[in-house]
Amino acid sequence: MSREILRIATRSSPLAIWQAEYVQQRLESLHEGLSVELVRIKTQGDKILDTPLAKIGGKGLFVKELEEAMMDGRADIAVHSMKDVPMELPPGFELPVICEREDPRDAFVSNTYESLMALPEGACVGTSSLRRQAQVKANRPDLVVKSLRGNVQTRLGKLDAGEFDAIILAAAGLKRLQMHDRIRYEMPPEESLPAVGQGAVGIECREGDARTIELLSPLSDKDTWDRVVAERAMNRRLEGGCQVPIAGFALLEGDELWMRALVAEENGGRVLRAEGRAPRAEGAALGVKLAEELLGKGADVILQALYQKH
Ligand SMILES: NCc1[nH]cc(CCC(=O)O)c1CC(=O)O
Repeated sequence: MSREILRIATRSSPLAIWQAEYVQQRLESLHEGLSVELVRIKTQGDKILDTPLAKIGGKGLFVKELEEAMMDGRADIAVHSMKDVPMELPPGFELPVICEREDPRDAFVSNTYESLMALPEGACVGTSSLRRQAQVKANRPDLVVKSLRGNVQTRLGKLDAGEFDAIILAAAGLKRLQMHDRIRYEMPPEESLPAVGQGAVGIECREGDARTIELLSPLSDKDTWDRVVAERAMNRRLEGGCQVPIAGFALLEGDELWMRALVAEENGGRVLRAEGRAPRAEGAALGVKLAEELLGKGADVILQALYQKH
């Protein structure tokens, strides 16, 4: 009997490979006789490292080339960090599964300083994300934020070379790559509200590919799904397509979702916040409601100004 084969399109960064191998191992242990192969793709987003992402087409860059591989049959699924998945998928694709979430928080990493608040006046913090930058500046207007791109190893290398006093990364990436020891502390959501979908891995496939969806379905985590649906509904309503200083973070308390959201000026001058609760089945409506509350507070003006600039 011939073995059934499923191919995973993945970016070639160590974190992307970790995520793809995680899905590969789970699928192979769940389905006897299934062989899962990795198809490594070097995306433009990984190749162009000297330009802020927002300027070269945003995070969609990481996803598009994996979709091309699925469309032309080189691969059957793509494994993504949910944080990098655009709010609208192109026609012909769906994202049926989100796996159990890793730590969603941002991590403060420094070889010298204990915390953001312990940094000396005028210290230099590295981050490529406008969301992190805005919250750093809101907490510490005196700090200098400098752009930092590249995969996790590259970013840590720049910190170690002395280019920054501290950097901020997703805790999930560091934990998955066995680099827990680099984390000085996990930043509480009050200090750095995480990005929509941060720490969660999603699996995309060709729309209506019933056999693939059947194979994937045991990997789905319902709690993570409900949280990320609420967060993404907020982002979609704000049309936070390209890289923008938007944060959205939902927690489950029993069967109730508690979600906090934020839109900020990139210099941290204004930080608009909204929060609310809803039954877990009504996460999408909660996300939209919080987005509209933020728009009512002036988020539309902040986002418009930003889109004109980038
Ligand atoms: N934007 C790149 C990216 N996409 C996902 C992660 C981390 C892992 C995750 O959020 O699941 C990272 C690195 C980072 O933000 O430090």
